[in-house]
Amino acid sequence: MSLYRSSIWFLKGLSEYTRSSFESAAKRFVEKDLDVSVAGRSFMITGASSGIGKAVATAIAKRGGTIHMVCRNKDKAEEARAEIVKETGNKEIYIHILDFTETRKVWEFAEAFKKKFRSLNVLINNAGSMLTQREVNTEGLEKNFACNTLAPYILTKSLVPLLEKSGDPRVIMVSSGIMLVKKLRIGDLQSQRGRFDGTMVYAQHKRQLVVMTEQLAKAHANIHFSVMHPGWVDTPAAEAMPDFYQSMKNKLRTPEQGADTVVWLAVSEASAAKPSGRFFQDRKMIPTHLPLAWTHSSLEQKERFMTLLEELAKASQPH
Ligand SMILES: NC(=O)c1ccc[n+]([C@@H]2O[C@H](COP(=O)([O-])OP(=O)(O)OC[C@H]3O[C@@H](n4cnc5c(N)ncnc54)[C@H](O)[C@@H]3O)[C@@H](O)[C@H]2O)c1
Repeated sequence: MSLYRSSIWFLKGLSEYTRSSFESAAKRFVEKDLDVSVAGRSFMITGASSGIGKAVATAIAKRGGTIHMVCRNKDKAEEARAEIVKETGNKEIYIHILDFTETRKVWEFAEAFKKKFRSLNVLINNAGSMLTQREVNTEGLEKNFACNTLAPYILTKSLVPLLEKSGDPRVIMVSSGIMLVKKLRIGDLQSQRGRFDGTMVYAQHKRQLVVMTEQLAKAHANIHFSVMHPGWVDTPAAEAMPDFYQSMKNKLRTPEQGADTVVWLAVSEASAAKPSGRFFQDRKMIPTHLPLAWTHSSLEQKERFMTLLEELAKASQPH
């Protein structure tokens, strides 16, 4: 079954995730959707110093938004900020330094942010990690899980009250099409069993983001949630997979093309009119399962997953 899923998924990727597929999808985009000013609105973007996150920050800064870049590396963040300011002329760009594998610090950051800033209109959980060796953090959590799944959960849950009191609040999760090869698996959230395969662990986390988004949308009806796949994009994350990068590098999307649907979800009126909790690719809602792939989970499993996340989040919450 997993060979079937992987083969179908790769063929799907060749026809839907490349630069040429973006260019053909873009023919149906409504240009004026992004012809908006977001002056006065604030956007938190994680992993904003490179790749898709930086392209998102630039596109939103161009439209006048206040940007909170949440980044791990101070030097890279400052360099990226300077480039964004130079390109857009927007100086309302703030840097926050945070490593998402440090679970307790994610709480501390979010709680401090809530006290300092009076509003946050849009949260974009973009940062993602694919460590190829299993490592654990001080809470005993596998580090990819801490960064890819638990950090977006904690950040979102902690910032819900701030989002709810801000106008037209939205949360966007950057997942990946590779999640289509995985069924939600809740019995081994820390990837302790069997051989550790970083790519498949990452794919599982991206599935978890899709389920989390769907469930958070139900729990918080005042906030508009979306989750998306950016396509195959030429970024440091893609370069970190040398075989994939070598064979695909001429077909990859630019970071701006990868960022397009995130920006559309973050700023357009058209996206806010779509139902909350859905999965998007190239500005379109798409199914979260491959045909005949047996990746569906029961509602009970999904709710159990959310309970487990809540327990893990609580266990690392500072008192
Ligand atoms: N590039 C692709 O083809 C592709 C495809 C599907 C999904 N994605 C997703 O897009 C998102 C952005 O990735 P990208 O392709 O722009 O690559 P990237 O490497 O440029 O961006 C990833 C960002 O996450 C940050 N990050 C990673 N670990 C972190 C940690 N522990 N703490 C804080 N920040 C951390 C990095 O510093 C970086 O800024 C990721 O979630 C990735 O999974 C990318």
